[in-house]
Amino acid sequence: MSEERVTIEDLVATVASRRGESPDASYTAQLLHRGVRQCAKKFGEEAVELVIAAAAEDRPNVKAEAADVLYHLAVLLEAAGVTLDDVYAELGRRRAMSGLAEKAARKA
Ligand SMILES: N=c1c2ncn([C@@H]3O[C@H](COP(=O)(O)OP(=O)(O)OP(=O)(O)O)[C@@H](O)[C@H]3O)c2ncn1[C@@H]1O[C@H](COP(=O)(O)O)[C@@H](O)[C@H]1O
Repeated sequence: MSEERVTIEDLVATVASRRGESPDASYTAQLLHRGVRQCAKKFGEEAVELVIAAAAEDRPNVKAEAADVLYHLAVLLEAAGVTLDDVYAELGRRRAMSGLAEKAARKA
């Protein structure tokens, strides 16, 4: 059986659909119920696990941990009230500048 390809857009839509559901029925609803600080903590833990896998050059685990990071990023954005469009607009703004100009603008 071939598995479905899931994108960050799919994850964001699934996470949004879990808002308001019972924490007993959904892990995502449980995370959202815990609030933005706990979602941020969870994202940080998953990011550290990805860093450890990458530093160990453990490619299978880099894939698995990167998937966890994308899922927990989708949860964190939902908890923080930030949309993917907000993030894409920010990336678009940066594309208009060189990398160094963007870095200087962020420090100013
Ligand atoms: N992509 C994911 C996904 N990636 C990672 N995880 C969960 O994230 C958790 C991270 O692992 P940990 O061992 O650190 O977590 P844990 O100790 O079990 O949990 P905590 O108590 O620490 O929060 C695991 O429980 C994973 O199952 C995910 N859970 C859900 N999804 C997607 O979200 C959809 C909706 O899920 P539900 O909300 O549960 O219906 C699913 O169909 C999937 O597509």
